[in-house]
Amino acid sequence: MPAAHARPTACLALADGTLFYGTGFGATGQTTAELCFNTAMSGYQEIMTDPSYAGQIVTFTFPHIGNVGVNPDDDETGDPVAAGMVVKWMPTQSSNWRAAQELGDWLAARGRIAIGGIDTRRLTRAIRQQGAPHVALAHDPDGNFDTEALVAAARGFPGLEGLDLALDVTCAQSYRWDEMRWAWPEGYQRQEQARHKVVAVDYGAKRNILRCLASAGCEVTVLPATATFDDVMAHEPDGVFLSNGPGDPAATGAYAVPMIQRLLSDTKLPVFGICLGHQMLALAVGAKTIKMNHGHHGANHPVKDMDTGKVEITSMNHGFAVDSQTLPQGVLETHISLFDGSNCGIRLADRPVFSVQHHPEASPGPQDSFYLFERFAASMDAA
Ligand SMILES: NC(=O)CC[C@H](N)C(=O)O
Repeated sequence: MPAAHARPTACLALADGTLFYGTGFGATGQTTAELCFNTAMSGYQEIMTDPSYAGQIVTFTFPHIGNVGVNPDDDETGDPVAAGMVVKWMPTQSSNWRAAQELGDWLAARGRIAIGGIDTRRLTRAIRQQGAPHVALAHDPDGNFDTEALVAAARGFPGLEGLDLALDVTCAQSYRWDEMRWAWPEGYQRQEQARHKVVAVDYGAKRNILRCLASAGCEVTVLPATATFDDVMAHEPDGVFLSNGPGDPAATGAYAVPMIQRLLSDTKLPVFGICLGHQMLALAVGAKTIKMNHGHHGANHPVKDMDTGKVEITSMNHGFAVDSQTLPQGVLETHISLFDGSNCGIRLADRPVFSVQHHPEASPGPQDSFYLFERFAASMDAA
């Protein structure tokens, strides 16, 4: 940590004019985004590379971030996708056998700005009170900040509502995914042989979701977010997976929903969706999505399975939610958040079409919800 009198080298400006000064690391420059907080105690590399964080700066409420460095294996996609990071303590020298690089160098090489040494508890309270604020984050080693311009930049950020970001993070063209999950949750059988052809529509897919599908016995073909019904059917899938992804589901739904509606009306294929994929399925059956106040971002969120009454501890990352009041007849609410009662899962009453808001692939996080991958595979076995 710099001495108390050291000149700050980073400044975070909230749209309401609140300023937080700290020490910059990672890239220099300035960025604007929506600000959220994540309560996970580990997995900062997976969080920063989760494509669903596009357009957002992540405040880590856990104070020790960066102390295990970064490594080539834990990326959820090729580059950091979150716009920046906010931490309490400046990262110390990393200490871990897997570390290949320091967090700050990794962020700098990828053009991502970070600020450390600020009161993240005060900031988190502001996020809860204001609802995910629009912010500008600047890092200047000389410590020169035009704070009025920064606040104006924060105010100028248009926000995530109405924004389709899936097109920014989806794959450019289709590809086969073959890699298996490394560690397999206890009590589950890894399927070495692929039994089912699955098309995964990539709205910003995390790699570990694709690994989980492959390890559950799926031969996975990944298609870009704009894939049409005919594109999907050309692969003669046994089931279709709808991935997680960034931005406002209503905006992405403009092109994703018609494809899913055709799947539902013209086929009997099993469909499984996670997070943005869950929201896409909900929109396709006629429900609506809403912007949450500060969303759910963490690795210890309790979710209740309405069928069994069992509570799962889950990994979460979403700022929008399916409005359960708008679920039509024939669509069952299968999971709810025990934090706020918001919808966390749906299923069609009469066929194996289902989706969840949380992240059964964990990464980082608990593995309680892993059974959903097996359920998807079993529904293709039964079809
Ligand atoms: N992780 C996700 O897929 C997030 C979905 C959506 N972008 C949201 O914020 O709610």
